Amino acid sequence: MDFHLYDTTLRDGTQQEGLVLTVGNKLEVARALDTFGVSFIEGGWPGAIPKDTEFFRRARHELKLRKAELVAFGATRRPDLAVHEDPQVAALLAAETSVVTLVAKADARHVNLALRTTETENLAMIRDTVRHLTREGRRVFLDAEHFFDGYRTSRGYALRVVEVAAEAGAEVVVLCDTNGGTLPDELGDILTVTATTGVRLGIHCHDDSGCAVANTLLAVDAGATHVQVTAHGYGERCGNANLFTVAANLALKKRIPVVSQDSLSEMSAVAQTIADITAAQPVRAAPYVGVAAFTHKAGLHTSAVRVDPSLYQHIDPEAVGNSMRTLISDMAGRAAIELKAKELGYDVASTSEVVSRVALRVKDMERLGYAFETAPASFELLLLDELGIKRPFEMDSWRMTISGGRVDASVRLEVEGGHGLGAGLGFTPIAALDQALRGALAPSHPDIVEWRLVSCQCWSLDGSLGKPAATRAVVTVTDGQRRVSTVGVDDDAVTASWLALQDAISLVLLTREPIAG
Ligand SMILES: CC(=O)SCCNC(=O)CCNC(=O)[C@H](O)C(C)(C)COP(=O)(O)OP(=O)(O)OC[C@H]1O[C@@H](n2cnc3c(N)ncnc32)[C@H](O)[C@@H]1OP(=O)(O)O
Ligand SMILES: CC(=O)C(=O)O
Repeated sequence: MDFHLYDTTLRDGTQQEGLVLTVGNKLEVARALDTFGVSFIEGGWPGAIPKDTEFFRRARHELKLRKAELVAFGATRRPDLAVHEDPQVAALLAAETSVVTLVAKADARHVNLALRTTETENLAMIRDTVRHLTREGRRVFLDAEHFFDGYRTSRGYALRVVEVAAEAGAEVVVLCDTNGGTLPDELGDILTVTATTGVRLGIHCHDDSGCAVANTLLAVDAGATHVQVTAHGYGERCGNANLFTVAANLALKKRIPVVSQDSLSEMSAVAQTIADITAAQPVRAAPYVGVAAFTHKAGLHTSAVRVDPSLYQHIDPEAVGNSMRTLISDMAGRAAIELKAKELGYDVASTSEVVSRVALRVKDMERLGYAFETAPASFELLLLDELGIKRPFEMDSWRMTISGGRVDASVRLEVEGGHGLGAGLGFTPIAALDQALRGALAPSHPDIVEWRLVSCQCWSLDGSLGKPAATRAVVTVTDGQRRVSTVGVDDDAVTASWLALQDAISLVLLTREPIAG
């Protein structure tokens, strides 16, 4: 029996607060999901949401899926309405998908309070709708909404819903933990009993108790062969079981090949593509695909990872298209300095004195308020300083005046073979100083006038009694090719930003050409 990796990003995922997709966005997400290799893509609820009706209309012409089947989602017929008269059931057929997923109540309390009908009529709604759609040639999956809550309060009725759906022709009955409150031990027990019905079971978990992925995996252990998930775990309230976590756990840990090895090795890129389309900030610490998933900060960890990455990593990051990173901070020891230097292209393994000095300087500077992990280029500059690489300029003097909301700045530098003078005018001190500095360097580096100050962010640090708080500034600069971020600290916010800016420009100048030696 083929295992179903069923994605509902475009339906349940879009129930997440703040996730608003255009039809074009939905088509793009569908393409990315298909490239990744999911078995089914639930596209939305045609007939209920005009955008989704439009999505299925456009999908017919614009979506050429390689592997996945597109699925239309909707509810069973309304109570006391003949199935062929229900316009929403008609809209499901009009979507022209080969598969339809129906949502139906599996909890008697919901039948009474939310549907306001009888338990018998609810079973008839399920039976009629499944039969109607299968007679029209559709494969039908049935989402048994609130199955676990229903099982707790009225086990016989919840199981009856499963049986009636299967008898009517539903290919899979998907047990839904709609409120997301079920814990793994209970879910496992309930699934084991439900599996005795002999019906093909699926699982659909929400993350309200933080167990959506664990519950999904447990359901698979108990016999479910269809898992419903969403990219990045998007979904209403706390979200759904995360597609990427579930797919990697099934493929790498449980050896169920839900996607190919090649697809898995593209997974981090697919996750980024989908995050770019939805414009929802990806979670840095997301398992497998997060930027931080294989990032090491503590010195002891980095030292072990240098010997063998598997000592502090549960898998090889390349298996999911991710990579290992090292962070520099006051928690770094010599191993971290060496590893980070290597990441940046410097082999300092044979210069242990340099490594020790850098490690000590980092710890000391972090005590003063520097934060190297937010500004990797400051670390690189520190490394170059300790390797004896001369900076491209030294600051002789600088001046700044503010009048009428405008800032005038001038700088005088020592550069190789003489002095550099520059003046700048801006609405902020850092903008004026940036212009003045680049003006002073322009005679020896003509393209510097094209560089851009991307951002300057300041944080107020703890003040001690009677002393105002110092400022940490992180400045990002680009020369059009790459962006570098550096950090500066001073009692005065302008000086902190200005020190960071000088470092950023120095580093770009120093590293544009390979550094001799
Ligand atoms: C657990 C899930 O995530 S299921 C998916 C939920 N997704 C959505 O609700 C998004 C799309 N929904 C919609 O656009 C609208 O709610 C519609 C078009 C479906 C219905 O809109 P309206 O007719 O205005 O009804 P309204 O939203 O106020 O209430 C839902 C109705 O559906 C009924 N209903 C709820 N579940 C079911 C079901 N499984 N089968 C049939 N009817 C149902 C409710 O009893 C209620 O009926 P009522 O109008 O007689 O009170
Ligand atoms: C069907 C569905 O989305 C749920 O029960 O959570």
